[in-house]
Amino acid sequence: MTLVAGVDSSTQSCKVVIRDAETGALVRQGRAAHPDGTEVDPEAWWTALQEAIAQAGGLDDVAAMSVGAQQHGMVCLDESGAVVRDALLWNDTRSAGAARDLVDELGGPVKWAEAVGSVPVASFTVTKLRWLAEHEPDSARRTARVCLPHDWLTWRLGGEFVTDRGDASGTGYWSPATGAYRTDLLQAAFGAVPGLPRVLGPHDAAGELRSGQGSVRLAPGTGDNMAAALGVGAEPGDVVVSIGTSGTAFAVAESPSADPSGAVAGFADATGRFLPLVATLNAARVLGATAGMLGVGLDRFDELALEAPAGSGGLVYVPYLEGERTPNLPDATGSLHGLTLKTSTPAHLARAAVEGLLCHLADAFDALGLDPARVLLIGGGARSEAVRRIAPAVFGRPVVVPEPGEYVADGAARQAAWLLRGGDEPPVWEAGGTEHFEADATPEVRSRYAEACDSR
Ligand SMILES: Nc1ncnc2c1ncn2[C@@H]1O[C@H](COP(=O)(O)OP(=O)(O)O)[C@@H](O)[C@H]1O
Ligand SMILES: O=C(CO)[C@@H](O)[C@H](O)COP(=O)(O)O
Repeated sequence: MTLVAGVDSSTQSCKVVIRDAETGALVRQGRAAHPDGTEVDPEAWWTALQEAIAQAGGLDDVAAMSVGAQQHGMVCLDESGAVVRDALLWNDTRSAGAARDLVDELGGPVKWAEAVGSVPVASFTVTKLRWLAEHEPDSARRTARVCLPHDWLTWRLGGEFVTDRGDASGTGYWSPATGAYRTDLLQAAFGAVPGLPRVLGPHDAAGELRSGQGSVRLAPGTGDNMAAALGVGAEPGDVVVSIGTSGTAFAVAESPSADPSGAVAGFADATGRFLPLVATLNAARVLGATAGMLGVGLDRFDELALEAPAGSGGLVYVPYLEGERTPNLPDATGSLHGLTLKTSTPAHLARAAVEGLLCHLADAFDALGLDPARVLLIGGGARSEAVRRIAPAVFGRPVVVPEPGEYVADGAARQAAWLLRGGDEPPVWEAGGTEHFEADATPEVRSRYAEACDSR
């Protein structure tokens, strides 16, 4: 049996899956936690990766490997390849002012959407580089190369400084439409053009693992959402809603997009196509935070949420606990509306948190402007029974929940299998089971949520 390894180095943890390259069957897996915070020493990703690989039984019998990772994070390297400062992650909002300045300087959001398919907000790497140039000029001067989390891990593993279309499309200085870097935008934002990773095609080789762990070929890797699309087998006509640390709603598209409103990021995918995507800063952690407030575990939280009536008796929870990216409100905070004696119960609060999160994600879904054949719900938050059962009511349409799994790591593994097999399309792996959820639509929940957002 030929084995492939897929990695998901995401915000909160690192996961590794080892799969049969031919059938996709799961052979073994491992995981390790990442430190908290929105700036992280990349060495922590490396340590967690080694731990997750060891837990997955090592790579001695693995033929190829690929790294999927959180998008956008700014990793600056000096001339010797040492990290200049902690990486600023996608959910670090300190560069919100820099984003506004960059949009103005280029002549407005339309210009950015035309140039790189997206209007930069604080998540995008280009805004973090502007922040660095303005606030830490010494670090900026020492920056000889810049890359993203998956690029850095691939480089540490194999020594080649490379990236892929998917992750490059989240920098703000690479155009999915032309497939080329816009170094003019980088120069204007940062005042210099550091070395950038070479952009590989979807199944190009990215070298070989250089440690003494056998001969393992490296695939290009990609951003976590692009890997999830590959892992879950998303096709044109599907919308995937992922409830991880971030919330995302995305679709596979045949042509590039350019939304001047900034809601939809016009990313590239990991197959040579495109991945219009709406991202939120607040997602699964809203559930964990609310369970924490209530002093209960996630299972009890689900039970509580399902005890309260649809609409939570009028209690509305706006879940901007970490500021927000879509809508672009980096300094926003969460809020509760409609609190009465009757709604002051743990069950009402739990349900309001689930409904608030789902309304927020339904807004993201709507922004894509699609009427998909299937809505697939994935990510850690989709393991919540309350989320699965309430989602079709809030979305006003059935949802499909693939069996719980590590779809980002799976997508990376599939890319590694593609590298081995070659060809124009990724290998076909048998899809796992799915559960279908339906419920009566609750449009009044959406409208009360919209009113609460407007009155903030
Ligand atoms: N049963 C559950 N109910 C609610 N949230 C859950 C459940 N299981 C996992 N989570 C949450 O999902 C998140 C992790 O999801 P994941 O998709 O792995 O995120 P990421 O890839 O960003 O690390 C964590 O915040 C975790 O608390
Ligand atoms: O910024 C985005 C997408 O544009 C996020 O989706 C990050 O890629 C982080 O992903 P998770 O850790 O939530 O999976």
